[in-house]
Amino acid sequence: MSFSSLVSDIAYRKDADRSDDRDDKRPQLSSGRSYASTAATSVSITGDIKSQLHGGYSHPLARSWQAERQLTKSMLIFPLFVSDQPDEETIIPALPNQHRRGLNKLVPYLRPLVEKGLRSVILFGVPLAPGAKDALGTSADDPKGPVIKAIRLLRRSFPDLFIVADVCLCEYTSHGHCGILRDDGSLNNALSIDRISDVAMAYAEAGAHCVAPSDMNDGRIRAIKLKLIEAGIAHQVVLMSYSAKFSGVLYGPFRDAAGSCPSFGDRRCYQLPPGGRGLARRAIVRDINEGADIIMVKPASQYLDIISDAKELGKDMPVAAYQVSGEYAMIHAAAKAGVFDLRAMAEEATQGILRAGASIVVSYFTPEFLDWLSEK
Ligand SMILES: NCc1[nH]cc(CCC(=O)O)c1CC(=O)O
Ligand SMILES: [Zn+2]
Ligand SMILES: [Zn+2]
Repeated sequence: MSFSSLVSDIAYRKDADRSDDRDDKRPQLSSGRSYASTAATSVSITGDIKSQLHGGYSHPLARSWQAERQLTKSMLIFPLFVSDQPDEETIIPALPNQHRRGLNKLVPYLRPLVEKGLRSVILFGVPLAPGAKDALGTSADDPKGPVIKAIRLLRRSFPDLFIVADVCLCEYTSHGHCGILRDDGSLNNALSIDRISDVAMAYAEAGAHCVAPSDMNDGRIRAIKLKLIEAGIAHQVVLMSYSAKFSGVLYGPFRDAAGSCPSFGDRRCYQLPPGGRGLARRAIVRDINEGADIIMVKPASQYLDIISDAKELGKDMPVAAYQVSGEYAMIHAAAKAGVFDLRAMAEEATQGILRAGASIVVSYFTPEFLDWLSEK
């Protein structure tokens, strides 16, 4: 490249860069030069056309076109912790801006969010009453328990809100594990899936649009689907499987919020090992074959390859990603420490999750996104 063509090339790029400041105009060409004359006189484009990429994303709208999927309000599912204390409204210290709420606080809190476009929530029950926990997680499907009452209340109060019920026993068992245990402390798979499918049925019959088992017991998707079919409601309930749910340290704030920390041991014998990509693929295929309607990957940002695998293996079904409590808390902590802007990071993380293949995002940032998406 000659010196003069180099200078001209740089001058042209400066012009293009300046267009960043203006949303709706083409690059300013009134400086005495036009693109045509620049190109004709000094920029060699022969054999080099495909190397010119900047033009394709010079405008903010063109930049947005580079993404296969843009976040919309309908992609978001907002997690809610529903306590059995009707008037409770307690901030969860490890989860900035998130509260544990009783039934009486739920509708007033959600009304403005629904007005802003909230489409879906996922419910987690938090039994705090003394004696509410036992070895079988009996209170999980208590008709007077917080989840079943919340499902009925929200269906009545917000007819267009899509209600997902997380299905697990760990919030309700005295030992804090996600199923029924043998004497040696390991999970009894057969008893666990029988119990968990009963709980899923109770939530579905109470009116949940979607049941989402997060326990990771083998065979729970089939067990739930069969009971839904038997009860004649399989055609009106979405079965979302936490198929690829990894063990690790990112659920800590959630366990504080839900009081579901195991009293002994950990969940590594049923949640997936963080390096287990092949195992995750097998779990995804297994759950698709057992009748899952939506595949979920959890956590999200540390497992983008798994989201991409899920989209490939389940290419004809929606893939959900759960940006979990630890991811959310980390973004808040880093923003507070001045590492980055909270909104910018929340948006970048979500773009990564969508780019990997998800079209549904479970996120504690949902209330903020409802505002941010309204501004655009
Ligand atoms: N099985 C319960 C459950 N459902 C969703 C989460 C985690 C959600 C989060 O961290 O935000 C957990 C916690 C766990 O498995 O320990
Ligand atoms: Zn659990
Ligand atoms: Zn174990």
